[in-house]
Formats: sequence, structure tokens, C-alpha cells
Amino acid sequence: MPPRLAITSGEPAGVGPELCARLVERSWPARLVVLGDIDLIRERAAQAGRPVAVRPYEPAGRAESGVLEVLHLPLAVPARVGVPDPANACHVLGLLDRALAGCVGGEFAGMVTAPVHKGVICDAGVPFSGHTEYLAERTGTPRVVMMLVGGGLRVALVTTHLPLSAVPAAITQDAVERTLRILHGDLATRFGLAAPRILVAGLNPHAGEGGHLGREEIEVIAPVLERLRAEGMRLAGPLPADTLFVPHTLSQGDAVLAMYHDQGLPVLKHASFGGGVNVTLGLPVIRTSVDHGTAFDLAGTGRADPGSLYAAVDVALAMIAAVRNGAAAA
Ligand SMILES: NC(=O)C1=CN([C@@H]2O[C@H](COP(=O)(O)OP(=O)(O)OC[C@H]3O[C@@H](n4cnc5c(N)ncnc54)[C@H](O)[C@@H]3O)[C@@H](O)[C@H]2O)C=CC1
Ligand SMILES: NCC(=O)COP(=O)(O)O
Repeated sequence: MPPRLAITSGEPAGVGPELCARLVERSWPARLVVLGDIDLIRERAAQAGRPVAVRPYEPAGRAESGVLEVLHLPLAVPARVGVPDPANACHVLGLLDRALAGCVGGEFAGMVTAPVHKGVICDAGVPFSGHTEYLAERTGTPRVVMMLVGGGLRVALVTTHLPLSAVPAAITQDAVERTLRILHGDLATRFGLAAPRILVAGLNPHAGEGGHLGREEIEVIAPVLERLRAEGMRLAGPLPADTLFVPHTLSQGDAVLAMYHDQGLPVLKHASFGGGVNVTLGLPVIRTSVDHGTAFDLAGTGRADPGSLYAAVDVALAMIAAVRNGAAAA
């Protein structure tokens, strides 16, 4: 039975709806169900110069080649291209809630998210720092891990959407250890890597230069690595972040663990923009996402690249297959 995936169309003023419409341009070994306003998706596809046949999702129905299945969740107010409206924040969050409920209930094998605008949701009075944190909270998951995949790299983060000034205090032994356990576990169960090798970055320049440029490596990161190595995990580090990303070092790991957002993601996006994928590890459901934002400057023009959305679907399907293979082997 091909898996059924929920694809949330994201911020209605952005590029998400038209990129979702472009999923019909490829054939997939899966049934893809786009969650969004069916009229908006039809209109945006036409406006972007790629009109598409759309039909309402019927759970008992079957996928039809060249026809987009849309689980219709209406906008709260009409959406203007490139101009976000906080009044539609409840629509955007409703897409996530419906997809998540479908994943938890078994209707969907996983969810793929098109971009949302964090600021507009906050403007609506809902504190929101990202899908990652939102889905963790909605599923009661105390810790999840953001990992980006692309350009031949996998880069996971100990901290995500924090001001830089708050990062050092968030790099605790508990945070590093729990992140590594989730990363190691999900690389094994959801990426089919039985004994993953993880390259762990330091926090400070030159990984602290022996304590002369900061002590987090000595006092926080290294003791955790020692403990987990004793359990059999294959961990290298703490490594200076500037030289960690040279090809020779990268070739010795299956994934990198960076301490904060802008330590790891600029490298990955440079290597993969347009084809990168954001994965949330540690959730009870499979969730992948595009690596780009709402791109208001491109919305409605037809110039937005669907490559990252396609890659997000591919990665979700590979994760589903790895889980099924693991379950079959057990
Ligand atoms: N998965 C998600 O929901 C994500 C959401 N965001 C949110 O998006 C909003 C806007 O963020 P920005 O920093 O402006 O980043 P952005 O990714 O929206 O735009 C940055 C640049 O990349 C271009 N771009 C983005 N997507 C593209 C595509 N598919 N094809 C071709 N070019 C593309 C844009 O035109 C712009 O020049 C913010 O609220 C941010 O938090 C950002 C990243 C991921
Ligand atoms: N930098 C990644 C990003 O902003 C997307 O975060 P999320 O919405 O997937 O949590």
C-alpha cells in the first residue's frame, strides 16, 4: 500500500500554495494530500502560470495522476499575494493541527510542511517560533531536534530559534546529551544507519582553544561525549566548527551536530539551497519541510523553485520506508 502524506500549504500570502500545486508535475510512489484552501490553491497555480486540476480529498478515494487532492480547510479572510494577514494565522495553524491529528491517528504516514511566517503568527497573538517547537508542544514531546539534510550533508542543532545571546546558557550537558540521543536514535530508526558516526562541533572559536577562548567544550560538551562513547556511540569532537565542514572531516561522519542555528545552517544552505530539507527528529510522527521561507517577493510570479518541497517529500518517503523496513526486520 503506498503511503499517504499530508502536505500543509503554509502561509497563504507566500509561495507555499503554488509550490504545493506543482506536486502534480512529478509522479510519486505515494498519495499526496495537500491541506489548504482549495480555491486559493487553484487560483495561485493559475496566477503562477501553471493551472492545475484540483479535487477535494476523499479519504476512501484513490490518487489520480495529474490531479491534486486537496483537503479543504478554508481561509479565515481572503489572502492577498505577498501581503500576509494575521487574521489567517488560525488557518495556518489549523493546517498543522489537522495534519498532525491525521498522522497521530494513522490517516497519514507523515507530514511535509510548506513555509509559514513566524512573525505574522506572533502578530496574531500566538507566540510561535517555528513548526519544530509548535509540533513538539502539540505532541507533548519534551525535546525534539531540528536537522537539515541537503548538499550531501546532515546538520542537526542543539539549539534552534534563540537569540544568539541566549545560546551559551542553553548549551548544558543535559541539552547536548538529550539531543545526541535523539539524533543517534533517529539516524538508526528513520534513516537506516545502524551505527551512525556523528561529528560534534564546539561552541567557541577553535573549540575553545584549550580553554583560552571559552570553557563550554571542556566543562559541558566533552564530558557528555565521553559518557556516550562509553555506551558505544561513535562521536568525534568537540571539533572547531570552522574546519569541521572541510570535505575530509565531513567524510568521516554521517551527520554533524552544531550547537546553534547559524553555526550549522549557513553551510548547509550554501551547499543545498533549493534542494534542502528540514526534518524534525524525536517527534512521534514523521515531519519534513522545505528549507526556505515564505518568499513574499516571489509569490504569484511562478518563479519560486519547487525543488526543496520535492526533496522534502522524497526524504519523508525515505524515512517512512526505513521505519517500515526496520519494523519488518524486527
Ligand atoms: N519552513 C518554514 O516554515 C520556514 C519559514 N521561514 C520563515 O519565512 C519568512 C521569510 O523568511 P526569509 O528570511 O525572508 O527567507 P525566504 O526563504 O522566504 O527568502 C530568502 C530569499 O530566498 C528566496 N527564495 C525563498 N524560497 C525560494 C524558492 N522556493 N525558490 C526560489 N527562491 C526562493 C526569496 O525570494 C528570497 O530572496 C520568515 O518568517 C521565516 O521565519 C524561513 C525558513 C523556513
Ligand atoms: N531555519 C529553519 C526555520 O526557520 C524553519 O523552522 P521550522 O518552522 O521548521 O521550525
